[in-house]
Amino acid sequence: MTLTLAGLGWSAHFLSQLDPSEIGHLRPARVAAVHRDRIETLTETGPLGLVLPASLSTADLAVGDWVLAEAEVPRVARLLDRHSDLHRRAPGSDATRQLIAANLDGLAIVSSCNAEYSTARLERYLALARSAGISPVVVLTKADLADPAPWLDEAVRAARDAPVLAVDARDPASVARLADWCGRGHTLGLVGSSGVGKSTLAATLTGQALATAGTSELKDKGRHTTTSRQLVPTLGGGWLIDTPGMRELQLADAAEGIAATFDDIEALAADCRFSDCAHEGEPGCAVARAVEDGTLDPARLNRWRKLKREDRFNAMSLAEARARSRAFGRKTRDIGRQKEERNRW
Ligand SMILES: Nc1nc2c(ncn2[C@@H]2O[C@H](COP(=O)(O)OP(=O)(O)OP(=O)(O)O)[C@@H](O)[C@H]2O)c(=O)[nH]1
Ligand SMILES: [Zn+2]
Repeated sequence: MTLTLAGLGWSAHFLSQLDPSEIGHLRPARVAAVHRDRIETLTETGPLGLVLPASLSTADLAVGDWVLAEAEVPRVARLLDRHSDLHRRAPGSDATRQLIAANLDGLAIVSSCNAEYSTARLERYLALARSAGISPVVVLTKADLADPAPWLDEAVRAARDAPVLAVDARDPASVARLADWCGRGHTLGLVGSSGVGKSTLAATLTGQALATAGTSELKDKGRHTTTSRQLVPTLGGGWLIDTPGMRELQLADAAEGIAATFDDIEALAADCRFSDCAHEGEPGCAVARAVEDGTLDPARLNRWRKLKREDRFNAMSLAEARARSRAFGRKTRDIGRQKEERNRW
């Protein structure tokens, strides 16, 4: 495989960050896998393993990132600014954001034409993509198993300006409609619930059976694994990012994306009499009026509220969460003392 910088996803955005003194001396490399103490990259001349300088930790980097590598020693000189970055709420009870992938151009939100489909989940992923500055495309798989029309209707309504495709993920001719999102130099990510067909879609797009690093390590147990590269070339000359954390994501700090995904409700809210209207029965509420006259589906309004609540909750920093729980502890202690005092009488 011959690689070019443009073919790897290099663009003016990255070139403009180079200092003239760095050209010729440092070489651009795209991160294909992040390990505990080193990274694997792809360069114009092929794969290149790099160690990190003391100023960078592997948590600062994600698959898809561009770095400048020193030519002499195989080491990262510096990380280039991203044009998009995908975060998720870290698993567990803390509320920290975790970088999942960098410099994605598109995010395929995968769902299937069956009971798995959920408009609420679709909206959550649309908000996530839009907050990250990544163009979403909705892919409804298993269109060969049922008439996709009802799912298409629902998804098109929720997608706003994002395209919606119904496909048979196993069929290259059907999946070819996704070609624009992973053509030369373009990088696509896949998200969706388990079993919707992400691996199938990835295999059709790349021409190779693809698994997340975790599962490929399991499958390859006993054999010597050479690589766990997560930036995978597509047949169309683009790239697919498939990392373990990528497949199912929780919102974190996605307020902008939620506003873009529910722009109809946001526009209504701007017409409410009170600028801080909570749309909970206040007089002059344009949102309530739209529900009453049938132009706004109350279920959509509820999904918007729920997503905003979830995002607010997830965006709460660990420190804030701790502070709140300390304050809550104080309050319950106070109530306990008051009760004790009352009981003394
Ligand atoms: N008929 C049909 N079957 C499909 C289609 N897409 C996926 N499948 C099947 O659905 C099953 C699940 O597909 P996977 O690709 O493993 O789903 P996944 O999203 O990767 O699931 P996880 O690995 O658990 O995240 C497999 O048996 C696929 O062959 C499709 O478009 N049509
Ligand atoms: Zn209102």
